[in-house]
Amino acid sequence: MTKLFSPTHRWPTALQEKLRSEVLELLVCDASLSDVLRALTEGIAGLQVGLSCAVLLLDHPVDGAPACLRLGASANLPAFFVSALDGLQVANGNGGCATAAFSAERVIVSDISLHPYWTNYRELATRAGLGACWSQPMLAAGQQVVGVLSVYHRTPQNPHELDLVTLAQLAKLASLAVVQRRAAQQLQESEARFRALAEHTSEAILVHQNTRIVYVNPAAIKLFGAQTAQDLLGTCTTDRIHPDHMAQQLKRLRNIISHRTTMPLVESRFLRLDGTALEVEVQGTTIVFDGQESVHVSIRDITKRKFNEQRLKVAASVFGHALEGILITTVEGIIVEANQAFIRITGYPRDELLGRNPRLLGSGHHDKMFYANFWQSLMQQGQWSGELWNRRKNGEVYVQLQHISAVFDDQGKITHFVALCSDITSRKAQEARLDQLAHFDTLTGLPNRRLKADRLRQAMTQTVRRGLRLALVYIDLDGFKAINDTYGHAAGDHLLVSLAQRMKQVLRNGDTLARIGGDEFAAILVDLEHEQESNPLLQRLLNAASEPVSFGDLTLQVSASLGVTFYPQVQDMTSEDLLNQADHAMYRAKKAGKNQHHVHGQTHILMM
Ligand SMILES: Nc1nc2c(ncn2[C@@H]2O[C@H](COP(=O)(O)OP(=O)(O)OP(=O)(O)O)[C@@H](O)[C@H]2O)c(=O)[nH]1
Repeated sequence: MTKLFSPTHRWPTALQEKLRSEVLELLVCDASLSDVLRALTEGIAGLQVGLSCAVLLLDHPVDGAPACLRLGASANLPAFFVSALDGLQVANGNGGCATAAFSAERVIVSDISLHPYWTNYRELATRAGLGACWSQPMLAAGQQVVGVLSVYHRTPQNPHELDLVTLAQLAKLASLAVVQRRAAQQLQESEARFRALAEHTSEAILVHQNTRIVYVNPAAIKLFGAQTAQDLLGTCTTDRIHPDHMAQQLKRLRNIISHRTTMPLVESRFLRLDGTALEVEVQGTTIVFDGQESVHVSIRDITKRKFNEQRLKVAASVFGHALEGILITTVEGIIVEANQAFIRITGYPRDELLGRNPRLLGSGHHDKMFYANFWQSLMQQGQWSGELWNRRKNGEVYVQLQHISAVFDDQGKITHFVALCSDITSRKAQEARLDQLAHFDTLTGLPNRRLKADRLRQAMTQTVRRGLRLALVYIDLDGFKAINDTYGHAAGDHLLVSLAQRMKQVLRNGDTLARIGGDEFAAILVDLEHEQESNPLLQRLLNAASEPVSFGDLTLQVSASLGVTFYPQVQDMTSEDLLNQADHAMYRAKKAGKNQHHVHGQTHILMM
């Protein structure tokens, strides 16, 4: 036993130096980890005759299984022994290597045949012809075990003190190789991940290094309107910044670089290659790219969003300031928005409109048929225009001119309706006033000459359709001028108004009395079975015209001469022809002594 612990030989220094420089050179040359470890184990095995070597790497299985050792490289060991080493579970006493990995301490087994750690592997060691095993843990920074370097001797023996130093140094070299290669691999993997992410993201990414662009992803190529990455690579990053935002962006870049920090997302304006402006959201952060400090810039195109925001602003301003009322409903007819003008027109505050149905404004003026047509037009043509009678909150009924348009979604389905409306109540009243002026006599309120002509034409058509007859009566007051001359114009006016009312009262519903000028009137007597049926009416007209009328203390009295003609006649007649005939007949009545009627075509004059 004693002789085992008195080693007499140590590994040659020259060989050790040669081995160290070989390994370092491999590391510098970026050789693979397995090549470096192979060179190391073979070099160690060559330090002394009968020496074998293995580097085992610590493995933490991802499935949570216990840590084990995996073969990194071996030299001068039989295959069956090597395969037994591979997968060795890290545990105290489970062979020298596993115990060194477990304890992070060197384990010297001078005699495998006697040592308790080798109980389970003794037979294996005997078959492999191994007598001693010295295991040195490979430690990374922070004393973390990354593997074990083991040397084996054919005969049992103790290490020389200096060999232990060498063993520790070589284990350090091995751990350096493992750590460095793993770091490089991790860097490669993370760079590959970054590239994959950058290549596939829809966000534009550029990498800025010393004022230049050194990387652009496909989204950035597209964003800047480039054909290929080459159009952008090597160009100045500032060429892509809009002059208005240059100061902002340069400040941010300086901050990122000098403070190695991330600048938060900010809205900015960049430039495409063709010089057009790009509204963007941009964020920058420091990264190491190709080994150099760089700035990673991610850019999102918000041109469309800004444009839409602008459009929304304009739309909101139009909505708010429009003189026309605007109402927006869902397709189900629920009010979702109403502008100030609509609120003003209806008198309903906004919160009393939202969520309600426009039915709330109904006046009852329109029938079911109206609304059926309204909805049919809206659903089939996507719009409806017309006049709508609604009721304000204060109960007042008003007319609004309304145009409703449907709003469609991308699938062509109606989602909303937008109604534009203007209160045309005063316009309607104005129209009515104009209509009154155009068609009615201002003094008596009777239809005027123009309206009489319309009514006569309508009555002529209806008379023919019904197979009946009508009488047109031309009425001219007798001696009216004298009233004016004697009692004044006001008395004449009063008489005209009074006689107009009386004559109207003696006619039937459906008959028309019109003032056709001065003291001249016309009556249209419709639906006569035969001409004689008009006689009582003519008499009533004569009576009405000749009744006295009081005007203050005065009593005014005139009479009337009536010219009558009938329709239809044998010849075709226009309304003007009829009026001429009636006028002519009236003239005959005047000539015959006034206060009587004369029928056109009759030769005798009836005295009343
Ligand atoms: N007060 C008043 N007089 C009117 C108005 N329009 C016309 N006149 C007058 O009515 C008179 C009608 O004239 P005439 O029909 O010739 O007079 P007349 O006395 O009825 O004559 P005969 O028909 O032959 O009986 C004229 O003096 C007009 O100035 C009106 O609106 N008011």
